[in-house]
Amino acid sequence: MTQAYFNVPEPKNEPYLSYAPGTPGRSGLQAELKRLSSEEVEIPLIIGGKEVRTNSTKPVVMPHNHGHKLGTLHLANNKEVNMAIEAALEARKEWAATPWQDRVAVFLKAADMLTGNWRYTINAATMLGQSKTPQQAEIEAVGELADFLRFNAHYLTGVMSDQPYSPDGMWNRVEYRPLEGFLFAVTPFNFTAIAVNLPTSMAMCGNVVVWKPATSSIYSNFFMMKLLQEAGLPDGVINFVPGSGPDVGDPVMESPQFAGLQFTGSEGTFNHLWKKTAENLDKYHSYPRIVGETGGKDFIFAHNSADVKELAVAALRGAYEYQGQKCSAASRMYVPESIWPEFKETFLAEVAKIKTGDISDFSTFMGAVIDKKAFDSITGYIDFASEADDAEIIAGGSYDDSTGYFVEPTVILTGNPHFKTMQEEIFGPVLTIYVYKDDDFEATLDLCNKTSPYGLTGAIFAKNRYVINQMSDALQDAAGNFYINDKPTAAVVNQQPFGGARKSGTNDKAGSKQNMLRWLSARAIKETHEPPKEWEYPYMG
Ligand SMILES: NC(=O)c1ccc[n+]([C@@H]2O[C@H](COP(=O)([O-])OP(=O)(O)OC[C@H]3O[C@@H](n4cnc5c(N)ncnc54)[C@H](O)[C@@H]3O)[C@@H](O)[C@H]2O)c1
Ligand SMILES: N[C@@H](CCC=O)C(=O)O
Repeated sequence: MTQAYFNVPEPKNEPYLSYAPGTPGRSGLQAELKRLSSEEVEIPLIIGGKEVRTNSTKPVVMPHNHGHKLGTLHLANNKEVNMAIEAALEARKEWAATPWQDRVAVFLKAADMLTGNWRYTINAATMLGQSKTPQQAEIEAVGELADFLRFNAHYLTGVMSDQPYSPDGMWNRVEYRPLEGFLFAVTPFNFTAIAVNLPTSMAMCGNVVVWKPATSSIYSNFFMMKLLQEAGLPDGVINFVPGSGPDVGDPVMESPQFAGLQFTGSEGTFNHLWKKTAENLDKYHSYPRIVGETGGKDFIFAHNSADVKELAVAALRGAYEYQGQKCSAASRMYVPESIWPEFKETFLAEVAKIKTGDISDFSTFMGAVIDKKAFDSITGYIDFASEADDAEIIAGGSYDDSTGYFVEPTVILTGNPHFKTMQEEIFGPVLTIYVYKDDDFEATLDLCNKTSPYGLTGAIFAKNRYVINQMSDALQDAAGNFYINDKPTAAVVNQQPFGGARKSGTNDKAGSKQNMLRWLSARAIKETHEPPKEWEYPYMG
């Protein structure tokens, strides 16, 4: 029983380790990479705190060396999904009644374990299983994830203390209850931080969760599930249920106790899950809350007052970090004719220096793309561009999946602003550039706004303040995360809350107070101190 109002420690963004030569961080991470690479793990489901094995398994491999097996994954089917729902509902009896400070304590401890003894393990697992460089793993699997855990605890404090006005004679209160039933977290492969944030943010609010991680990021996600258990997460609060999408999704969404979905992934999957919810609506005890963050066709738009060197660096990092597999990655670019020759020369010279390969070599800038399906899809776009009359590949364009799923950083130049690769999400290291006439600046802004169905991230580059305002206004609805003279990636928790509208999702901003509110159901309580003893109005006397 909590007998005081506890303050949650004031959070700060986790500083990143540089992994520079000669630092303890570098040798620690290298040793962990070696240790993990030399053994295979068995990855069971974790239901009600217990490991569950099934007859259906799948090898877990390194994307940059697909002959190297990291482990074996057990996959869920109908029976295990129903076990997970039952375990969650059983756990709800105690978890929902646990004081919120005690719930938060588990996740604050998890954040400290992650940035402490588990740091190299989670980073190394993200590098090996998702083919991230040390830098890309550190900023998200440790930095962003620790920030999510600590700042969500802080946001929850803010929610709980948000209380209504009480006039004389009464005490008004609002209680923030978890949702009735269980919640479903469906997570993408590309960010360990996102995969873990979705189930933990909901659990922190007192909810119980069935978590379906992506099988292609299972290696790091499994280690994080073990960390949460070691941090004291009670059995059944989060149930780890990997499997194929429909095998897990269908039975979950048929349960009358399904009370909400937090999804991050592609637009197609989210549309499917939303429609499933609508189909099953009559079965549910309540209206499920639906939050989904989906794809992007993120842009960089340059004005002729832009600094060319800054623009080239932003384009390179924005398009090619983590092989372009960020929902925020720059994948279409608008450059004015007057600066194009200088930009082209500067940019292509830098792109030519990018080293692609095994991420355990710390001089590598890009690893492999996640799997064969992604490789085939990305290279399909490259082949399409190389055969098209209205586009040409001006850098990269090669690919090779003999050892790992490697795709060179590729630049497509097109004279057609509606060329396929200017419009569709590719989710790989491919940037398409459209060069516009300086006099067509306003019309091209309009084109940028209307070219894609998404509205996730976008960046503008200009020095002229009036022009910056003009661009910001013209592109107001084109991005939920908008950058001025910076790349369109790498949002930081509590600094740039992340999410987009249009077909990019419900824009509930992961890692924010508004997101936490989606997983709580308010009960307003009015306590009257001297209830009336007569029923007539005064004027009736
Ligand atoms: N907006 C954001 O914040 C954000 C962040 C990261 C990734 N993304 C988007 O995610 C996509 C890439 O991730 P992905 O390839 O893992 O996406 P995906 O849609 O293929 O998969 C996402 C998750 O959905 C699951 N799934 C698929 N079908 C399902 C079904 N029928 N029922 C239940 N679950 C099902 C997958 O197994 C996976 O766990 C890109 O479109 C990217 O833009 C968006
Ligand atoms: N929050 C990340 C994007 C996550 C999507 O994949 C960024 O801002 O780059």
